[in-house]
Amino acid sequence: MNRGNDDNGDRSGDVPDDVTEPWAAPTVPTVAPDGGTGSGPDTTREPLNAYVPLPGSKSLTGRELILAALADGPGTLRVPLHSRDTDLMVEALRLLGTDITPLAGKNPYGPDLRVTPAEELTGSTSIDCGLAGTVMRFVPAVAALSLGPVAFDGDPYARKRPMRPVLDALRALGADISDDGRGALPFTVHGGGGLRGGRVEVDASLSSQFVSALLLSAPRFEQGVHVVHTGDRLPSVPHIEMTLEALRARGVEADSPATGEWRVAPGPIRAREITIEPDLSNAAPFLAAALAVGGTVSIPHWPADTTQVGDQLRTLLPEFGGTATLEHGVLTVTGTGRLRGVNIHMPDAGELSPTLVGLAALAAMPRPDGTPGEPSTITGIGHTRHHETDRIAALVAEINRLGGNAEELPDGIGIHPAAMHGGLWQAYADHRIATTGALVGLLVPGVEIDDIASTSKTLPQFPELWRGMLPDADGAEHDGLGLGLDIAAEGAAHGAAIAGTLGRIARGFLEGI
Ligand SMILES: O=C(O)C1=C[C@@H](OP(=O)(O)O)[C@@H](O)[C@H](O)C1
Ligand SMILES: C=C(OP(=O)(O)O)C(=O)O
Repeated sequence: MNRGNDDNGDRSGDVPDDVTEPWAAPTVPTVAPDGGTGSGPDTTREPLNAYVPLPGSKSLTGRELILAALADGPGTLRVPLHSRDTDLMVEALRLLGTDITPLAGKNPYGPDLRVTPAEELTGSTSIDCGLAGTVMRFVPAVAALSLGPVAFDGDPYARKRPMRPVLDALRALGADISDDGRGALPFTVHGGGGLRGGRVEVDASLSSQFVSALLLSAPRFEQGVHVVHTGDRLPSVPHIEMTLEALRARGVEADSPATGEWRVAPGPIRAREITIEPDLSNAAPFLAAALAVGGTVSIPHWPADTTQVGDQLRTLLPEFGGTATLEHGVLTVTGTGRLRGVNIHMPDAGELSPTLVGLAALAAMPRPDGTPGEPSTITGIGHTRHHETDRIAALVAEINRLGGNAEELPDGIGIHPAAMHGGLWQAYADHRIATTGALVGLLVPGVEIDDIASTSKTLPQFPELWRGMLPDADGAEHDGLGLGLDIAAEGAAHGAAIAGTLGRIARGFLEGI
């Protein structure tokens, strides 16, 4: 894994030093009528027929952990996500005095969590943010409510992610923070046992998380908060709506009185038991696979009503061809393997963009009949340059390394018709760049991902789930998870063939809810 790299911006093509084994992305074999093989997106392949139960949402788990830690009594998170980001969030809140206890349950992806708030939040500790935006942006406001210094740091690349707007806003609300003028990790929040709160301006054009950070802890500020965004654009707005909704569901007065303004009243945060929805953004590469290969991929427990931006996949994916149908809580995407080029502007859903860029690169490949592929542009994603890596630079570099023709636009990526070939795909420690490489590898033989373990940030089971989604040529069962659950008939009941590991997960997952 390259989580320890000083700078994950190396796009030279060399394998970083501390990477052990590149991961060979599985390719779905072609079944050309003449027995030959082709590599274009139109080549006939054995269609997918997969049923993929996914673990909980990173964004919901992170928010609910914080709200539970600040609540007026003990509460429970059912089927929360267990991944690097959420483990870091749990650990951060524990270090501030919260009791978080695993509960035995049937969730195959990990225990439920009982959260008992601290009588008084304690400081005098050090918090590791890893590469998690949610931890580095959301926890400092909680630390400001504690007593004592709380030092924050993270992965080397985490130090490059922007923090200044949220640190300055917290200062304006009364927090004492020392960062030696860096406006980035590492910094120390000198908790004074509370915050004044009130009206504050913040430029959130680089990340919506600056706003969510101020809103989440605000019921515990003396005056609550009134946040006014001053920038000329605002990405990932649905994530701010998710924050408001999570607050309201706990009895907090939280609203948006005008565009770019949000208010949270001071008052108790009600303790509750909450079932976390599956991570719809993590569904993106799996659902996209149905379009690229052909066939169907279904995700169970898709909520009818949700604040997750991943729900936009239902309209975004069909732009490449194919359909998306939500019936009885199961989202099914069906494709033919014939991909169309797209022009998509998606400032709200930047975290979905790597998958869509991957699909666009496949749509740009020449067809087996010799006709050229189709061009695409994906824009409105300039802020993704500040995600786990500079996603625009990374995606362009990796597509081009494999022979594709992608270009950086000021606010997105343009993809021109070109064939792609196998080779190393660098993940830059970014889970979504890694899964995009896996998507490309479905059709392009010989793609190797340098750091598939980076998917542990939000989906540690990615490699097993991915293999389990694919037609299993030798009939062998994949058994990467060791969950010890019975082989399921669940997928069969849904009419989908599911491999062994997925079957076990499906059964445990459905029984566990
Ligand atoms: O609040 C959240 O949980 C998130 C907000 C978004 O961040 P940006 O506004 O920085 O895009 C999103 O991309 C990220 O994956 C999660
Ligand atoms: C941008 C992302 O993460 P983070 O919460 O670290 O910002 C992401 O998961 O796509």
